[in-house]
Amino acid sequence: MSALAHRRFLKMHGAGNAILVLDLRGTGHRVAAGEARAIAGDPHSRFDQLMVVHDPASPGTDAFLRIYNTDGSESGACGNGTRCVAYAMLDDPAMARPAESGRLTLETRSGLVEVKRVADRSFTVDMGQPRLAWDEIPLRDPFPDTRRIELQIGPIDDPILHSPAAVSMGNPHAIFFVDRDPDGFDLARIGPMLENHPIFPERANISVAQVTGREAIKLRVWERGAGLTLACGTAACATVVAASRLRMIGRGATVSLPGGDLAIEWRADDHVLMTGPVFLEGEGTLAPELFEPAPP
Ligand SMILES: N[C@@H](CCC[C@H](N)C(=O)O)C(=O)O
Repeated sequence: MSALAHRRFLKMHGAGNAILVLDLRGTGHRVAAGEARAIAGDPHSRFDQLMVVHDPASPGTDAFLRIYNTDGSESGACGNGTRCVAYAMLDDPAMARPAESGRLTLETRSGLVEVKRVADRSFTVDMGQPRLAWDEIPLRDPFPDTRRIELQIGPIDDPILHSPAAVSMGNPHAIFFVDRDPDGFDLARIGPMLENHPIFPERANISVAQVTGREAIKLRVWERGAGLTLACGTAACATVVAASRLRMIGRGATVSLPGGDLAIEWRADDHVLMTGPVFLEGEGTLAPELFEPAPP
């Protein structure tokens, strides 16, 4: 039986983004893509992202995180999930460690993120620096300016969406700015086509954004490997960076997603800060039958 059977998880959400937190410190076990898919497929442990907490890999860090989408793929970043992990590591009695400072340094395969508690159930994450060069996002073609890349969907002379900005926040994002309500776009239909467009060699998270004020953006996101979600923290960060580069806003905005609001600031030192809530819905244990070999 897998080392995961009967393992305890926390069921949380960050602004509606469904997150499972699984503590595998001290086990040496690494979740396989098929295991992640099985966990996501069980209604009892359904998630948008599975955040697996591992022993630290670098000195000075508190944990190494592996981040799984529902299709079993891994991401280098997840803003909402990172806040949930911080809550779990600071407050959950079974996971908690004595960190009076309310601060954590977490490592993912994309780098380090610093998390700071700002209220009982609210955290600010320093998501690091955006990557803006075409080969860092990555894009297939060498676009010298990633504020608007050549990509459109729909009829050639009357596209539904066109010319997105491209940004990496440790994971790839394309943001289509529109001048009407993002709810009016059929993202469930368009999203998969754009996510898998050959211009994105590692696929991409797809956002439709409307700037509604000098410091306000309405956003909907089709997530790579997870589909439509109620919120995506890295998409909110990428959108503020893109809108700022296009002079649509200043350096910060409240980003309103279907599941709630996130406050984003692109600091003068190039770091992007994301502040938002966490919610603990409950806990569970992974069902052993998810990991048993299928009968012959
Ligand atoms: N929901 C997340 C982003 C999750 C990862 C994404 N689907 C990817 O594969 O890049 C967030 O809050 O940032």
